[in-house]
Amino acid sequence: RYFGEFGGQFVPETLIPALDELEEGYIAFKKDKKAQKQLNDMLKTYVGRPTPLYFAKNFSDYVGAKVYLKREDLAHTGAHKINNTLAQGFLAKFMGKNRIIAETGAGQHGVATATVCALLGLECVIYMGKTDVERQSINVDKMKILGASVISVEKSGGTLKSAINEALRDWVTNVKTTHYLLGSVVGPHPFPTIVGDFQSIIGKEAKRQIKQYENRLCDVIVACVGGGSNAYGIFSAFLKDNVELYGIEAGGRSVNLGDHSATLSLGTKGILHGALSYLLQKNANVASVHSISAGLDYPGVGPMHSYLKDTKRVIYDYVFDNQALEGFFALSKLEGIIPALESSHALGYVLANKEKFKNKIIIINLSGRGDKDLDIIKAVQQ
Ligand SMILES: CC/C=C(/N=C/c1c(COP(=O)(O)O)cnc(C)c1O)C(=O)O
Repeated sequence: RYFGEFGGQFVPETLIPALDELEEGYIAFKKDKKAQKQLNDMLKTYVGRPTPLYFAKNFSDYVGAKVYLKREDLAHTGAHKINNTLAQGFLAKFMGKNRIIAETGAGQHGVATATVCALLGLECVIYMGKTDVERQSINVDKMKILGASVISVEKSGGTLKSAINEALRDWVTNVKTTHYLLGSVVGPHPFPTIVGDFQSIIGKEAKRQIKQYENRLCDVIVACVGGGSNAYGIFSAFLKDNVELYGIEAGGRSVNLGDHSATLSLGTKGILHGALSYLLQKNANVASVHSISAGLDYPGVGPMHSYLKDTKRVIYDYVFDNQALEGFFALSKLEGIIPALESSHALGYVLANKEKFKNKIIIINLSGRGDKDLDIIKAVQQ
């Protein structure tokens, strides 16, 4: 329930029974051998796991380090989000829920949720900020093709925070029939624990793979941090090892409040969406934020990351929009892999710190592919 002082359930009383039901359902689901076998079989045959750990030779030569990419971009729907949505889809069915709601920013979580709802025959409603509906339109089209209804949210900035606000509002009203398929390690307990657990498959695979290829662990792991699910997923297998972990947030346009989403580097402790964590706020109001990437454009962060920051187990930093774009184009032109703008923040960080990482063995979590971002790229190229 807590990660040090962080986490908890700071929600209206009416949600507590639903959170208790979810925690009980999750514990039973984890113990159910048949359900776990079905999930593991589908992670293999439907999602395409294990995803490759790819030695990026050209990118490595350019950086001066030995860089492996954990290829979550090759998972079905093109990002790590499917790891969580498939498991939560099975969990929802296990709990007898037949209506799924979700929030989305980059649209990857929305597509991954709609995908699983199509597969499992569940009704699907996705809340998405108006700004994000416009800048990730390819994913809105996909969600509709997959049978989901997409509700555009105009209030309070029209990005991920607004989408989560509306999804939580829906859940309070429809909690009897509806499972809220939360897309990152944020929200009230047990969501961070559940999503973190479902994403931990990334780290388990990466650890086995790096030992297979190098006969040792890597020196460094770098992952981008929006809510923090892909980062926690890969970090989780290495927390007790002598491996440096870097979580990279969105520095946006500048370090001025409102220009970025670097919650862990520049925020303070606060409560958002039911959890105590670091938060970008101004006079106790949630601050507006910015990132070139919709998936990092969020003023909160998962509570376990706040704990990992305060205990100094993970180093959190940020790169600006232009540095993320450098990572985007470097991987595209050197390796023929077009990364998501979110993942590009991790790539940009390594490019911006060549001396720090010289001759190190590094795993970068390539959380998704960049098809969804082509309109944004075209706009910045003009
Ligand atoms: C749950 C809201 C976040 C979304 N995406 C976040 C995202 C992120 C950041 O989310 P986290 O891993 O949870 O920090 C990283 N990489 C890709 C490819 C992403 O799409 C979404 O709506 O698709």
